[in-house]
Amino acid sequence: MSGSGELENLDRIFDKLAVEDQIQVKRILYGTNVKSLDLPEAKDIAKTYNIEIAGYHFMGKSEHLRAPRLVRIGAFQNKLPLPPTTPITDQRNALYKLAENAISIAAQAKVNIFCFQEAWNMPFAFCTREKQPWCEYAESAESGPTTKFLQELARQHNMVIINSILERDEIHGDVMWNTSVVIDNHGDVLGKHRKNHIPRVGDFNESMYYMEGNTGHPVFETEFGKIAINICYGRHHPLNWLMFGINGAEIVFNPSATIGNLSEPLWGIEARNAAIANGYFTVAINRVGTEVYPMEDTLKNFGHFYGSNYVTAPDGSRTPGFSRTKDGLLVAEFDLNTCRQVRDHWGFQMTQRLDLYARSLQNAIKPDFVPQIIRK
Ligand SMILES: NC(=O)NCCC(=O)O
Repeated sequence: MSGSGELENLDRIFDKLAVEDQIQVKRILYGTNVKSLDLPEAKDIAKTYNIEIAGYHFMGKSEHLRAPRLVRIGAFQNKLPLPPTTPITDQRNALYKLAENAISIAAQAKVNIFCFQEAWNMPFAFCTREKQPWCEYAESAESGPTTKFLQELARQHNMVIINSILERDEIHGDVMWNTSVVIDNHGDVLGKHRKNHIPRVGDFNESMYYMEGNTGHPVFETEFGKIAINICYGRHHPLNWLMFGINGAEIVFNPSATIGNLSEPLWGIEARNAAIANGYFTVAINRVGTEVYPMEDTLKNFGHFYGSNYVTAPDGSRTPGFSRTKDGLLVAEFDLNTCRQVRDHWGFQMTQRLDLYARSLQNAIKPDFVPQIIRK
């Protein structure tokens, strides 16, 4: 347990087992081709910044005709450094300092693609359903302060950075979106994706802050591989994952903000299943900590954001989950050639019958649709 009374790490419970049991349990749960990756220099810096770090390597198979396409990703999870009600400029500056530290650790770890959690540059205040001051955090995806700040770091470290923010489109009526901006390793904005599915569950009723995304399922071709972003609640929608795969994604990031009482039993399943079903790598990233908001003369605690970042390969093997309570950078290295190798092995894409489902779905959306139930 941590000082907050929260379990520090779910997967480390297995370390309490006898060694021979641990080996069996980890083989069954994680698969056999994930090894830890030594990151000595990055570990030293991480320690000075009080940020946890863990590294993993997915072992790939060599091919006759294609050279390996190794890539290293960094998945950063963090708490708010200051209470949610801190004036915006101070909160943002503290978050920028934390981000700068995390990215410098990632650079030491030779990370090529770095991804933050959802709405990383602000308190997760959507659950308050108050507009002020939270909407003031919204900013332009292309030219807002957070994108500008990260463009410089991306250039400096030759790193692709995925920047998930509350976007304000000032040109089109100040409309807000929940957006991931992809900044390439030269510091240019390659594009953006707007969250497709808005949660309407419990306190996560975010529909009054931003609109359903209108960017489809873009895949961004970077120098380090073809990537896509499925933002938080979109992970509950298998067709959302499917479309990123159809558009050619090799890695799909899932920047999230979700709490234990709501979703923790689902967490280890959805991104993992998506990797298996769609033949790509998935990277699940979640916020950390407990954010307490003053509301109507009381304090509202929305629950514990449980971190637990993890990475899954197309064959279903995965890293252990990261800390439930601490700021941390999960680094994973893998060969993108694995995607095709697993597709060839299992044939899920070859057998998926998109034509059949396209016809069935065309019928299912008709107002006079009758479910295909055979009765006696
Ligand atoms: N931010 C967000 O979409 N949260 C919804 C909760 C969940 O999907 O677990």
